[in-house]
Amino acid sequence: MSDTPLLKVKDISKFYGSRIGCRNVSFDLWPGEVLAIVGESGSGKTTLLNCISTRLLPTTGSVEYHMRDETYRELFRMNEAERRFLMRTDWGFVHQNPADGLRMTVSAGANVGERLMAIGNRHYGNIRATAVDWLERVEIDADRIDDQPRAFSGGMRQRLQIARNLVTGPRLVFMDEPTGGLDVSVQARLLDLVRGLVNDLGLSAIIVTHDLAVARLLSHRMMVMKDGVVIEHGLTDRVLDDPREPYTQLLVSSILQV
Ligand SMILES: Nc1ncnc2c1ncn2[C@@H]1O[C@H](COP(=O)(O)OP(=O)(O)OP(=O)(O)O)[C@@H](O)[C@H]1O
Repeated sequence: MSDTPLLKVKDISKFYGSRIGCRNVSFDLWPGEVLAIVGESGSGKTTLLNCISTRLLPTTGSVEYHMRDETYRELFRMNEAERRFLMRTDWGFVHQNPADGLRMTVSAGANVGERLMAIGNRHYGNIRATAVDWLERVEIDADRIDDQPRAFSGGMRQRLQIARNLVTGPRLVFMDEPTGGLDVSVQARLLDLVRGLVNDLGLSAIIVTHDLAVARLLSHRMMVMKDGVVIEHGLTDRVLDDPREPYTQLLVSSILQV
């Protein structure tokens, strides 16, 4: 891993009126690192993810991003066009519900190909060949390329959403409960696939999950949230094998007893 953080998150807070979404969250994310944000429903995971990925404006705090030209930019000081460009070229966002991240009424090939066109690719033959390659990488048969995602199973849709996000070679991917709502066997296959791709591509990722098994399998580091605050933060194996906070101990033991 490099000695320059990809992302420097400082004191992010988000209030919805008087209600706390998340409060005073700070951390660095390193190139090639996968960070899991865990906690029960309502603990502030999605609020934090949406703030960091600039989908939501935090009440206070800053996020600095290490650009490809080696400079740091504060994300909330960028204009809308710059942020959109970053999202298209350097970032991916995998939604829990594939319908939020796909265009359901255009073909699988177009779902992958249009991201390439958005970054300036114009050669139809190359775009189609890259789309076929990516469908195969996410274990979708190439002969489904002209089918629309609404004809796909939940697991296939999620794999297509991942292909659409990764085809442009992002450096950072945000994932919000990427395996939520899928059958256990489908989840296991998807997790294997995500783990392989993240490793192969050397991606950095921030993954929100309420499932500690997902955090264990995918992440190097994890943050445990409760009532909008990060109450424990450390290497994933350390946090899960030797949780320091009583609340984390409770979370871990409740999983073990299942
Ligand atoms: N748009 C909103 N308006 C008002 N309060 C909100 C809004 N979005 C979230 N909240 C509140 O902020 C807190 C954190 O919610 P958030 O959705 O971030 O938690 P979460 O851990 O992602 O939960 P879940 O796993 O259920 O999605 C909760 O108290 C929630 O009610």
